[in-house]
Amino acid sequence: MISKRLLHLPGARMGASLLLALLQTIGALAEVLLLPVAIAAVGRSLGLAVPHALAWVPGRPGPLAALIGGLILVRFLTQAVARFVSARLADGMGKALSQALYLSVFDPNRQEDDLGVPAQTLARLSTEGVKSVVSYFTAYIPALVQTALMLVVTLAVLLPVSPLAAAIVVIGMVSLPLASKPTMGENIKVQLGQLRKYDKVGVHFEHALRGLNTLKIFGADQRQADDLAEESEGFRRITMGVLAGQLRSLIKADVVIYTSLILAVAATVLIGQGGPARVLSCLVVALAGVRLFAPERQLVYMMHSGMVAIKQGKAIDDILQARQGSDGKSAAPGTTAESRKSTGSETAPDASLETSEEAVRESDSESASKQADQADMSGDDSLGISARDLTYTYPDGFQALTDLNFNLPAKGHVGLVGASGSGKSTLAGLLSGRLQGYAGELTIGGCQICDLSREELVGLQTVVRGTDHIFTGTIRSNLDPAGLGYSDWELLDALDQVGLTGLVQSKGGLDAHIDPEGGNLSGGQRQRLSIARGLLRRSPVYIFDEATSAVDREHDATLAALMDALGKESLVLTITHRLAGVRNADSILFLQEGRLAESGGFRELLDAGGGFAAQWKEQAQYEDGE
Ligand SMILES: Nc1ncnc2c1ncn2[C@@H]1O[C@H](COP(=O)(O)OP(=O)(O)OP(=O)(O)O)[C@@H](O)[C@H]1O
Repeated sequence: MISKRLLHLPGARMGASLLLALLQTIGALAEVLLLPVAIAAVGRSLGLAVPHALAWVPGRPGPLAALIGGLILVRFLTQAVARFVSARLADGMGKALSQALYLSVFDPNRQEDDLGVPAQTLARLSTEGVKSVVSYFTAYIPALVQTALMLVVTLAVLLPVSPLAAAIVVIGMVSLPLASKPTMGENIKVQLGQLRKYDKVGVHFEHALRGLNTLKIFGADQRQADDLAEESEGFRRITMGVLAGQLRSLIKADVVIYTSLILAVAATVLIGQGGPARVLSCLVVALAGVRLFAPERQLVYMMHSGMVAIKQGKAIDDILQARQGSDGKSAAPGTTAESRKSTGSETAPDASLETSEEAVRESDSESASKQADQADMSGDDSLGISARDLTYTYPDGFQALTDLNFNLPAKGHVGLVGASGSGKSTLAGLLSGRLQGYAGELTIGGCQICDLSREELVGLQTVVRGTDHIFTGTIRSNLDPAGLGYSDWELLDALDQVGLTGLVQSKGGLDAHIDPEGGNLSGGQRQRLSIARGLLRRSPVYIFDEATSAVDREHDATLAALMDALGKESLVLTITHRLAGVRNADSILFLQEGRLAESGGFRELLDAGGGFAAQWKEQAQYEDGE
């Protein structure tokens, strides 16, 4: 009935809910008292004998008017204050919950790209879910508490009129939840099933829409439409089931309410005072009884939505808890150049590093073709990225990286290559913090990556992936999504570096419109825009993960040269299938089945005649000059 977990949600105010219940109860009491007052007044005006229990109602017009006015005023005031409290609570809680949910998604400390729940579910929770939880506090809990308080009100109002009637009404109130209990579980199950179906249809619809082109090409769109129509029909049916369940509960409640009232009136007729006074007593019992049952009837109606609110609230809490779990990283090193430098001086090369340096020094064309278990490309004392026995296993048990050892310098252009599935993106995912839970060591600036918060990693690195999102808006808003206010000169310079000057001119400037998903750009232009966006950040480390996969040959050469130049200021890690893109890189890591198979300069690896050379040979026929 009352979930402890929901009480801890952002913006939840149990005190305000209880205040609402109290105000509503006082208002209901005033409203109920108006009935005997009006009945006594009308009875007297008709010359009827008023029951003893209503003797307290003043007979003189002045005090009677004051009493009626006072009760109306109390009713009006409690209603007004309750509305104000409810609006404040709803507003504050709605904002706090939505904000917490959105923060949990866009939180810079979040380590995973994966939201953990489908986007559709998140959208539902942040809209209807929040509304439902808010009404749990503004309507459900107050109605629940008021229902309990109404037992006291019932006794206060009916006991003087007819103790037996009061007892019957109280028994009716207590037994009302029992009457709807047998079907309540089933109703709640149906309502939760409806929520699940709602999500399922939403997710299916979204996926079908995204894949519409493919579906059309393969002539599968009609089948999808039929499937969706069937699912929607299932959703409609279950929604009708929910409504039918609510109706059934209300009917059961009404049976209990009206049976109780009939019995209470009958008891008043049989046991109460005789004569016209008995008629007036019955009127009080019947009319007041209906009003006394009203909050509980309302509660029965809200019972299902209350249970759904609890479910939604727990789902929201799960998301928020997951976010808290990703917070609280240990204090990480500063991301400034100074702090990185000082960290570097503290980390003296250890035995394995020396071994790796030796291995590289001794590497000749033959050794490079052998398993390159360790690679040191740092070249100087300043530290870039290092891996020691780095192993990564995906949650499904697949070991994607095995015992990687390498040292990369603080500056330079490093190519990360290898066949499809060799582990390149997995390594990039570990470096960016997107993937967690590696074994061994993976350090940046001498600090374990797993000890750095997402915010710190974001401060150190710029990751550009070929599949990066292009926002609906303008060229400017895509280059500066955070609204940092780069000058036109800076934006144009970044665009020039990726060869997009012509595009900007032809579109009409930096404020030219960009369609959803970059629909009015070519695939290569979208990728070059993403790279320009990355260049503007000027971070110490850049990871380009297949960032130029859709770029044409002419621009590919320009971008390869750009990466080389960028390597003079930062550590640039280029992950690519196309080996020509790292032809001039300072060094190359060649992965094979999750292991570092070879490492060294481009020419060195070619001369070694190993896996890298074989892959190059395969690709060379498509590349100029080879
Ligand atoms: N989420 C995952 N769960 C389990 N295995 C995964 C997961 N993601 C990738 N893998 C597996 O890990 C291995 C390495 O994948 P990864 O994406 O790192 O390769 P890659 O070298 O980047 O490939 P490509 O060049 O095709 O992008 C592959 O065998 C892949 O099937």
